[in-house]
Order: sequence, then C-alpha cells, then structure tokens
Amino acid sequence: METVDSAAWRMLSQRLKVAEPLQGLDARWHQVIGLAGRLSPGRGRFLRQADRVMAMTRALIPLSDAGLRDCMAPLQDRFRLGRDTIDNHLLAFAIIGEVAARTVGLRPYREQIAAAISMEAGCVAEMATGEGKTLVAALPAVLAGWRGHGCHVITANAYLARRDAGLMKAVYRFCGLTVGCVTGEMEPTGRKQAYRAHVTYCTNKEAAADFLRDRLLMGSLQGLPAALLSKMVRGRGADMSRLVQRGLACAIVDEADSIFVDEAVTPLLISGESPNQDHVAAYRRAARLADGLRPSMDFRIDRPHREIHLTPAGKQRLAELAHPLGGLWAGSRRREELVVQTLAAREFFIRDKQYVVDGGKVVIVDEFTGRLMPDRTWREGIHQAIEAKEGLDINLPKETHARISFQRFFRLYGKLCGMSGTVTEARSELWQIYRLAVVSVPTHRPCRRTVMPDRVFTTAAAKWEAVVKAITEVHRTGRPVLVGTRSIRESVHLSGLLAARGVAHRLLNAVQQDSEALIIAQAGRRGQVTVSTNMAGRGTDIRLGPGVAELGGLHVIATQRAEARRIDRQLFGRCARQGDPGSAQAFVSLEDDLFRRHARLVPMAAGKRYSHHNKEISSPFWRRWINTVQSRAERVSFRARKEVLSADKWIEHQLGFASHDI
Ligand SMILES: Nc1ncnc2c1ncn2[C@@H]1O[C@H](COP(=O)(O)OP(=O)(O)OP(=O)(O)O)[C@@H](O)[C@H]1O
Repeated sequence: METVDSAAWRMLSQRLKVAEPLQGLDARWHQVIGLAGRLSPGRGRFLRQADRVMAMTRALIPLSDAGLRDCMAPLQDRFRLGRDTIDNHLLAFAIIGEVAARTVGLRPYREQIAAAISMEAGCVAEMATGEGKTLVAALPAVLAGWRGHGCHVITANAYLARRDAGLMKAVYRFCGLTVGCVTGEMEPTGRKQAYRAHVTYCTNKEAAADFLRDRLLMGSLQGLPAALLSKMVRGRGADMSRLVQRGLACAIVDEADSIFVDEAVTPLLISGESPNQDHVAAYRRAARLADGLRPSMDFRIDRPHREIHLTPAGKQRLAELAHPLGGLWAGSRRREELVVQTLAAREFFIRDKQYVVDGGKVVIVDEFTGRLMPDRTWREGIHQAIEAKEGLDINLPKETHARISFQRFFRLYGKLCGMSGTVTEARSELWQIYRLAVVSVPTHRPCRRTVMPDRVFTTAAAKWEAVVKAITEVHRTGRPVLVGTRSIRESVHLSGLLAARGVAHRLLNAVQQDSEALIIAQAGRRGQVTVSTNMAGRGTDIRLGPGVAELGGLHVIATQRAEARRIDRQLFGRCARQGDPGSAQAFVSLEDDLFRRHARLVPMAAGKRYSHHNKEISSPFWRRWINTVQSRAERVSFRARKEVLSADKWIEHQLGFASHDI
C-alpha cells in the first residue's frame, strides 16, 4: 500500500490535468462527431470480445481454487506495473467471472461481460434495470484494484454502497483485494481507512465532500509547484497526513444518469456557522413584508425556472413598507433579495414534498430518491425562509468555505466510466460534459414488459379515482401492484383513498425508512399492493413471489409523468426484470406539476376548458403533447446544468487570482 504522502502528490498533480470542456468551434465539432456516431462505439465489438471471455471461462471451470489463483498472479503483476493489454483484460474478466461464480454464486452472463469490457474502455454501459449491474461494477473494479491507485465505486445512496460492498466482498477477497465503504456517519480515521482499500464504495456526495475537505486542509498548497516548493522549504508533510483520500484515480459510477445528470445541478458546498445573529430577525421581518405584497401586481411567479420577479410596482410598495425600518432594509438590493427568497420558499417549497418538518426542524427530502437528508440545508437563505414560513426556530445561515459542482468533480478523475438502466436520453449531454460514450447492452433474456398507453384525465381528482379503480381491478386478479407517487403528500393521499375502499396495502415513503427493505422484499408477493414515493425507483430488486409470474408478474402504476423520461423508465423497470413478465402504465392529469411548470399557454387553456368536466381525455393527441412537455422540461434542466458548470468555471477562474486561502 502506498504512503499517504505520495498519494497526496498524485492528487495535487491531478488538479493540473482537468479536462476543460471544449469551447467554440472545437465544442461544435465534437458535438457533430459524437452525434454522427450516435455517441456509441458499437456494442458488436464488445459482445464479440465477451464471447472470447466466455470461451476462456469454460477452460477455467475445472481448475481448483489454488489453480485459479496461480492464473491470477502474473496478471496482477502486469496490472500493477501498468503493462496490461486488451488480451490481459479479457483473461482477467474470465478469471473474475469464475471467481464470482464460486464465491457469490453469480456467473456473469455474456451481456454483463460485454458491459464490463465497455466500461474498462471508458464508456457508460446502458443495461436494462435488473440486469445485474452490481456484479458488473465489480469486474472493472477488480482491474482498477490490481493497478493499486484506488478505485471509487459510486452508488446512488449509502444503503446501496453498503449493500453492494457487502455483496461483492468475497469476490474482491479472492482476487487479493480489500474493499472499503464510506458512509455519512464515519469519522475521518474510518474514512481514511476505507479510501486506502483497493476498492471503495461510496456516494458521490461523500467522495466530493471528502475531496473538498482535503482541499481545505491543503490550503494554499493546491498547485503542484507551490506544494513541491513548500515541501522542500518548510517540510509540510504533517498536513498531508491528515488527508483522507489518496487521489482520484478511477471512478465507476452506478446509476450514471442520476449522478451525472440529475444531481449535477446541485453544487456541493462545505460550510460552517456564520456568526451573524441579525440574520434571524431579518428572515422573520422579510416574512412579514412578503405578506404585504400582492401576487401578479407586485410579483410574478416563473414556474418553469422556479423564479420570483418583483414588478416595478412591487419594488415601490416594498420600499414603502420597509421605509420605517431603516438599517439593512434601507438598501434596495438586500431588501428585495430577502423578500424574493421568502416568496420562493412559499411558492416552490412545499411541505411533505420538498421537505418535512421533523422534531422542530426542516428536513429536506431528496426529490430523486424520496429519502430524508437531515444533514443538508438549502442555501442562499432559502432554508431560513422556510423555517420562518413554518414558524420554527431559525438556524443561522452557513458560510461557504469550499464549493465544487459534481460535473467538475467527476472530470477530475483519471479514469471515469459508468452504467445505468436509463441513459440513452442523456447521451449527448454525457458526451458534451464528460466525454463519455454510451454503449447499449442488450438484455440477457428478451424483455417481457408490456407498457400500456398513458391514461390522461382533466383533473387530479379524476385521475386518483381511476388509479384506485385500476389498482382494485389488478389486485382482484392476485397480481402484486407497485404504485409510484411523486411526493410523500401524494403517497399519503392515495393510501387514504385505498383504505377507504378497503384495499390492504403497504406505504413506503421517507417517513418510515426503517421498514424499507422488508416492504420491498414483500412487494412482489401475490396480492400485495405497495404505494411508494421515488424510494422504490432505484436499486430496489423486487422479486416475484411463488405463482406470480403465471398471473402476469408485477404491475407498476405511475401516478404522474416525471420531468425526465429516464425517471419514468426507472420506475417501470421495477417490473419484468431478468425475463419475468410484468406490465406498467402511467396515469396523468392536466393539473400535474409537470404541466403546471412546463406547459405553454394553449394546452393549459384547453386544460381549463375541460377542467370542470371530471373526465378521461386519453387520446394520441394528448399523449404526444405530454411527450412534448416532457422534452421541454428536459431541455430546461439541461440548461440549468450547463449554467452550474459555467458558474463553477467562473468561480474557479476568479479564485485563481486569489487562490492562496480558498
Ligand atoms: N449473472 C447472474 N446470474 C444470476 N443472477 C444474477 C446475475 N447477475 C445478477 N443477478 C441477479 O439479478 C438481480 C438484479 O441484480 P442487480 O440489483 O444488481 O440489478 P441492477 O441492474 O442493479 O438493477 P437496477 O437497475 O434496478 O438497480 C439480483 O437478484 C441478482 O442477484
């Protein structure tokens, strides 16, 4: 194992070789090339190589464990010395596949091997949900482990990091490697130990936060020349020993679309308490001032961009209301900022949707996973504005000490690859931002999922009525039903409707996380009805109970269309896994969030016209319109992500001039 010092030097040197996103004509040219080749380097080659691996595996089956280890030893040396070739990769995959069959009872399929080869080549493998990505990640991770520079397997949440590290531990151990897992509650010594393992499972947030904390520790020594000079002149080795990471050599990203795309909009910040008590009174005062403003006349709400704009009349009125207060309220900029935050907290942040109130505190709910995130706070005063809205004690706003966007963080890795069930729609973005090509890997068995056409309703009430009816009908046949809702509030609403009809069901939302594993384990049993927020959307393996496949398998109902097609596909992917039968359908109403935020005027007017008739309007026209609105929502989010990247570059550039005390 290498010393932390040498690792720290590698980390420093990596900072110097961040791939900058291309600009101007270069960027356009790359876009054209990428799109022309469908951004996909042909899966045929990887499948043919996988066939060679399968043939080699057959020759390994008769070997004893000791014989298998003997085959491994010379290969490990080649990887350690950096002399590995493509033939070595193929043989290594054959050996690791055999190890997996012996240790965890899973013999990789040809398609899993093809995905692993493509990832070793630096691509993102698109494998349908349930095709066994946990095992696939371990194959290139072993190769990276043998190289000895560390490998981070990035998972969507801490539960999956722990689960996957535990599942694959025996494979790594047989291959002579150690495995670590970093989770939120760990102390620096535990983290350091986990990062020193050959392969480390962690979430993107933990990896990026540890990187930022290390960067803060390094203080002024962030440039390689400065660090080397300082080491020679002052011997700053002691500081370096407190770093927890040992460089960003290789990352294998599971659920790549979620991590590279959905989460990329939120920059990661390291912050500390700000000492200014005046803030608390200011947020309360801003809430009172906001009460005096009239919607439309004094402020406009831009829902697609989640922005509040004060009108000239609103600014004037606010100035009049604030006039007697003096102090910070005398300055127009700060005054308007605080009131706009308060209004945004009221309009866009809804209790039991974006947050819950737990033990007198505002706790954020992750929109993509539906999980509670007690350690996170919204910034720019939004968290305090929500606390004021809820009448809770106001916590002091934090001061930002360091910041990085996930887009920039992942581009720091020496080698990056990933996998996902739903990444086709994000192909072009992955190419533009990360230079990652997507390879679509076929399913091992033919997919037997029936996706039925969306059912469209004028009002939310009509939609819920139809959802309950559909659940009851499928439930009567004995098939299990999984219903996905967008928020805790909706899940509770549907649960109430089902209870009123006497339909027994289980409820899975962020409020009762403890029983999650149990509820999911039972969701595929005969006659089971499970109502869930997005928590059931990713990484959950719902196995069918006895006799369920004969009835038609799991039926999934989505109660809204998400703001990206990928997220809908993730939920539908809970059924018909690994060749099982299953079906899925979405129920949509014109009053859904997606349309309120992203529909243009004409269809909304049509929605209004219909809205007093509680009825179903399913037709090809409305289905096409839904797709158009969803595409628009995807474009808005993509623009937001590009803005985060530019903001990040701007900050990096500006701080470059004063980088001594970041
Ligand atoms: N080679 C294999 N042979 C037999 N079973 C396998 C194999 N690979 C994976 N499985 C099984 O397939 C199921 C799904 O695996 P896993 O959860 O890794 O899939 P996934 O692709 O990550 O799913 P998701 O996209 O939902 O996260 C698990 O029960 C796993 O044990």
